[in-house]
Amino acid sequence: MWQTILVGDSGVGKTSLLVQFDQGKFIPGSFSATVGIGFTVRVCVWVCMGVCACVQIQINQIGRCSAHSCPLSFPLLQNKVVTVDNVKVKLQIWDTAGQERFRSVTHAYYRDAQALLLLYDITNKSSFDNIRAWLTEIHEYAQQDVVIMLLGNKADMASERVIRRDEGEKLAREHSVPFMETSAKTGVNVELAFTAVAKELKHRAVQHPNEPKFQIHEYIESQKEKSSCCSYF
Ligand SMILES: Nc1nc2c(ncn2[C@@H]2O[C@H](COP(=O)(O)OP(=O)(O)OP(=O)(O)O)[C@@H](O)[C@H]2O)c(=O)[nH]1
Repeated sequence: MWQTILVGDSGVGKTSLLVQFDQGKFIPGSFSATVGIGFTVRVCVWVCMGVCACVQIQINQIGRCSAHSCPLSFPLLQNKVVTVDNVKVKLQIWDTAGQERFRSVTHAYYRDAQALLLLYDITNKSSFDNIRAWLTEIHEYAQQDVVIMLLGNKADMASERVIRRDEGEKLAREHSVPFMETSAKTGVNVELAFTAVAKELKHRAVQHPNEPKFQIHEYIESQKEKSSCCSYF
């Protein structure tokens, strides 16, 4: 079982990405800010036959409220099996809180992680600017050989894009990490992000002597979907 953690600023789409990978669908609207790892607090108020308020504290659940039901829940900690070269690779995926005030809680989990998916939002410059700070933190708290993948999420939002794809590529090159743009909404590259991580982890664990070393950058380049509409302003 390999631990994979989703990290990045609040609102970049970590939970949405996990839901897309797990359920193959996009559920619009903000999930509750995940409080640390392992539990979620949600306070929501909506108007539905009058004013209805809901306060929710859940353990190992991502809670969100909809107009029809409260809560509609998804697992926060997701176990997924990815088949890589006929080998089943188990990923235990943790969704973390992006908010600064919960950072100390997530640090504790870095050291047990084999892989980190680091997200920014292509429509949000500060989430991109903060990637360097996230990487500093990762290098401080995570294992030295942790697999890191940089993801520019919300690639479907072409008209609101403020970070060009080549800026993401450049940042990734500077830090020698693989990169791709994803969309939790359309599903573009979501499965690939997790599969590439699973492949890298599997190859590190089971390296046959005559087998060439797995090149994650090359694999991603050959597999990723680039929507020409969204590359530049
Ligand atoms: N258009 C579009 N919207 C997205 C995408 N991913 C997430 N969103 C929206 O962005 C908002 C934030 O998404 P979340 O998944 O809650 O973000 P998060 O990173 O888990 O946020 P925290 O739990 O606060 O750390 C929601 O309104 C989502 O519907 C995407 O790929 N495309």
